[in-house]
Amino acid sequence: MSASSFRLLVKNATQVVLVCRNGEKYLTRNGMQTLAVVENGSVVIGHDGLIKAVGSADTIESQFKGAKFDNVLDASGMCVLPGLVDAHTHPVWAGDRVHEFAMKLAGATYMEVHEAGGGIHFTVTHTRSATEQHLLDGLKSRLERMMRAGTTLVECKSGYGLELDTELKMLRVINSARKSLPIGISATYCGAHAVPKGKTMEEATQDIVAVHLPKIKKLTASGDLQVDNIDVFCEKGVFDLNSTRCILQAGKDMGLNINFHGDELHPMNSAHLGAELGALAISHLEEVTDDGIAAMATAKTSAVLLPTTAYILRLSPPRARDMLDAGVIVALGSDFNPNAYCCSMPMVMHLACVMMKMSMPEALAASTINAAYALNRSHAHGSLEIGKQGDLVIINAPRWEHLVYQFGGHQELIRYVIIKGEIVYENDKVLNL
Ligand SMILES: N=CN[C@@H](CCC(=O)O)C(=O)O
Ligand SMILES: [Zn+2]
Repeated sequence: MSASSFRLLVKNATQVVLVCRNGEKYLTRNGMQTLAVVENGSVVIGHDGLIKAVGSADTIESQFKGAKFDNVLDASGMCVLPGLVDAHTHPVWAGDRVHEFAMKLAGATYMEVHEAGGGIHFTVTHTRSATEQHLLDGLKSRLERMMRAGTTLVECKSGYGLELDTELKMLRVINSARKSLPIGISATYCGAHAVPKGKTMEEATQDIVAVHLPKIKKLTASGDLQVDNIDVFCEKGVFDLNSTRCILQAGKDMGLNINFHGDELHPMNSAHLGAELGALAISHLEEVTDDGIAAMATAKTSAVLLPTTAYILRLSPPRARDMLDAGVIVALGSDFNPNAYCCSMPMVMHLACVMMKMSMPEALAASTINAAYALNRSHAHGSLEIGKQGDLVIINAPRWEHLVYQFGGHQELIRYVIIKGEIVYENDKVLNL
């Protein structure tokens, strides 16, 4: 080792949370209850940004004696966790919807706001008229905010255009952010987020399948765009099961991962459909049936649960415990969007524990390895194992659970966020407990 040099050594952390240690692509049931943790540990990240060693501080010290490191962080008294993965966000938009929060507090439901021309339609109007630069500036500041809250890989949807030009504008903006920010991005085409005004659901479906998707296929083949997933809002009054099937199948046929909104406000049989189509993920699932849960467990279709939605809309939260007990791969996402303005996965984990009765290890597994699985990235993200990307969150606390426990407190707790072994956020304002 003596001749070698490395990008980063993080040493002597009170705890290093690996999450898992045997190359698992996801965790379920008991596997989520006891996470792999090294007490008094260190991590080494190479110049390629990948983890070269992780384990006991003593072993790493002797193994790397004489090695050179560009950077050494002494994490005594601190905990190291994998970078958090946010499996569901809508971060590209213009227009302010703070007034709708007041309407909802006064009793309006999500669909009442939507049908009155607010909600997604309001954001569509503003996003269509916004410049690409304005959208990019907004996206970058939101992603930076997520990064400061510990997120190192995030799913980003289009879906506030609903017509080709604006959907492509949003996807280009996501692509630019991917090139200019260190945070990892999984891009989702969500042109079926609502039925655009002036079109029927059938016409919108036809437009997506015959016009949008072929254009996206062409732009991805030429390297002008990178799109990873396809999404549809499968909901009463939005896209029904048949239209959803038609759009998702067309996306799958061009190589996109299926990752869609289902069974949120009404039971739609979305879970069955997702299982049948081999979907990687279905989000929301507040209204999923027992059969739907069983179908998802068998198909290894992950459930991306979004506690912020139930919280802000005062819905019954998704039945996380039933899904976990049935062996569903449960992941978490912030659902950041103008309805649920939350950039913080630590807050999401806290809500998941209190509102959905998840344990803290379950919430962390759901925000790391399982969220990475939902994005088809768990080979490279979601745990601290040799060969995976060196993405870390270092908190100023002697036990990792403080990241979940101190709700609304991540600003004072997170000391460093590291992506590919580079410090992307450093906070010297952390407080002692
Ligand atoms: N449910 C559909 N889409 C978003 C909300 C989007 C919006 O209201 O702008 C969600 O996941 O919560
Ligand atoms: Zn959503």
